[in-house]
Amino acid sequence: MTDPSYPAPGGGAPAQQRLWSRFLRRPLGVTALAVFLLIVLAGLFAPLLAPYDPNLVDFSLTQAPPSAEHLMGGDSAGRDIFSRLLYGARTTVYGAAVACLVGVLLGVPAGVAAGYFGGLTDRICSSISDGVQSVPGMIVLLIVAAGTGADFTVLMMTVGAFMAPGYYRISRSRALAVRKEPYVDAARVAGLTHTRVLHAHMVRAVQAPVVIQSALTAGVAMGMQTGLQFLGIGTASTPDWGQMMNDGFRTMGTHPLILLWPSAALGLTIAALAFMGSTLADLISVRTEPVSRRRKRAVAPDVEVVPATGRLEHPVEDSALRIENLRVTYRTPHGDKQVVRGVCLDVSPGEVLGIVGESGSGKSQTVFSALDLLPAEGHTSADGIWIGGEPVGDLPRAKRHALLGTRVGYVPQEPMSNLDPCYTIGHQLTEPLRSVHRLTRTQAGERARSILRRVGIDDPDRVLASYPHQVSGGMAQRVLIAGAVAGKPQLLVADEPTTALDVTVQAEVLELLRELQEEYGMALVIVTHNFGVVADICDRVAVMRHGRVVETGAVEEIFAKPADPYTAELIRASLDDTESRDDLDAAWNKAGRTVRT
Ligand SMILES: Nc1ncnc2c1ncn2[C@@H]1O[C@H](COP(=O)(O)OP(=O)(O)OP(=O)(O)O)[C@@H](O)[C@H]1O
Repeated sequence: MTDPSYPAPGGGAPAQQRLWSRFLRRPLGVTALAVFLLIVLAGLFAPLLAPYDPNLVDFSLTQAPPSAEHLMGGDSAGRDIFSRLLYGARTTVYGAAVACLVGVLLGVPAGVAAGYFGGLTDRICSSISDGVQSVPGMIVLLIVAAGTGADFTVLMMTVGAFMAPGYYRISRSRALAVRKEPYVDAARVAGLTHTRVLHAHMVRAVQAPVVIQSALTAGVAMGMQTGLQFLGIGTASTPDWGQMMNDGFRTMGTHPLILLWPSAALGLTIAALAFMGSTLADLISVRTEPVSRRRKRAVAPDVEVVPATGRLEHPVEDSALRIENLRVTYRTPHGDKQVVRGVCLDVSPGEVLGIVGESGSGKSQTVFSALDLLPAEGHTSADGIWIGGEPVGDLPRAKRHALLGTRVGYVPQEPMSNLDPCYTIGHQLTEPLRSVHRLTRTQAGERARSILRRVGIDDPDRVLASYPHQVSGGMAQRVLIAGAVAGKPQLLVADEPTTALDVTVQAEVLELLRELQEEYGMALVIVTHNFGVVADICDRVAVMRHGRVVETGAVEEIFAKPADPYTAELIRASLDDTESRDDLDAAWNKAGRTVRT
């Protein structure tokens, strides 16, 4: 599910436009933005705007009050304060920009990698980030100043390095949230490499939080650089607000205006940045997750050995998918929980296998294991998993994903959350065709158009140019089916493909899946809780409950003579559309089993 506090990760073009127009309706945000832009422009155009050379000394101007010629008067050395203030804005904005840039370059890639890959990467990056935070920044800055002859750019780069943990935390938190989005899983099943997924989904997701963080970081960096300049660390020939404040501080008893001007300029700039940042944060409600200082190492749970259940019908070499004695275990606060308990099943090319069972029976966990989509806390073990006759269980991840991308298509349960709101449907359909199947842009566009027509979309160009929110749920599911079969996979896995759809659309989608399966000669595995769906399109069925296969067989045989009372009850409940748990439990117990909860 998308983080409810953060509607569209990163925002697509329309989301960004909406955000921009909402920002423009916030008077405080608009005023802050206008003030900040004025200060930036004043700094940029200081050579044009400043009436005097900022370093020109005119002794008659020493500590002079404001006048028509010298709007803010003169400082203790007889220089024009207004001109120095304009040049000082330049230095301040430049320094803040350097610090933000370094912070972004160090913090964002590390945060995104830590959130996306997790595990060791996360532990290493988080330890470095924690380490940087514990270093006393001011002492390091003084050492750097002494070592570099107070080089301003190097000093601001050092400030940026100390700001990097802020960027790290926020990027990691967004990447963690987006990593759980179904469309990221879908992209991985489509065979996109980590680099592509990171580029396509993660970078966009962190854009808005990074902008907000930059507004806040720039303010802090300005405060730090002014502090350094106030202490006399910096270049005397370049006017800056810190030097000006130092000058004013020494004479504030007699000439308070000399201190007031640079202090007001700094205060105004930092306030403008803070209000801009808080208005943006308000609009998109960014919340960061604290990075735990001591993350617990994920320990693989003990896998309980259970007898295998289910029946294998085909030799390995004739199967499109074969799963032998699969166990999936989660480590929970209440102990290890085995949610798939020794499942065996297979499907051959051209065959449709239904995996049916009530909610929580382990159907999705079974197919997720085959697709390598289990969350990090899920631990899989099996005697073997084969795709197209090739063992995949022990393959390195990259190879396994490459295989999945070319041989397997996946149709998920929730069409809308499996499409990235940031990109047009055209982009999402053509991206795997180009990067995995090596089609050119034109070929990928042509293929996307023809496959959309094939799945019953009459105006493919309009749909290709649309964002997910601009199409209906049924249309989105057709798009996902099109994407899943566009690469002509040998195996199509559909996880409750009709559950989220209107009843009128459900039959059409099932019909479409059956047609495509026959046309391409694919094996189809369809996960469902509904025996009606099984009756409609499956050849064979595996009935599951409590993580085990209760019964496997040809659909007609199971409908005609279910061997297990639980199957009989599930068929009755499904076809009557009344899934009563009591009846199902009674049927389960009748077979001499105990009810597991
Ligand atoms: N991350 C997790 N941590 C612990 N248990 C989990 C996790 N994900 C799933 N489970 C448990 O695994 C069991 C099987 O879930 P699964 O999603 O496979 O069910 P399902 O048969 O597909 O049903 P549904 O159609 O409701 O998804 C459930 O009891 C579920 O609570």
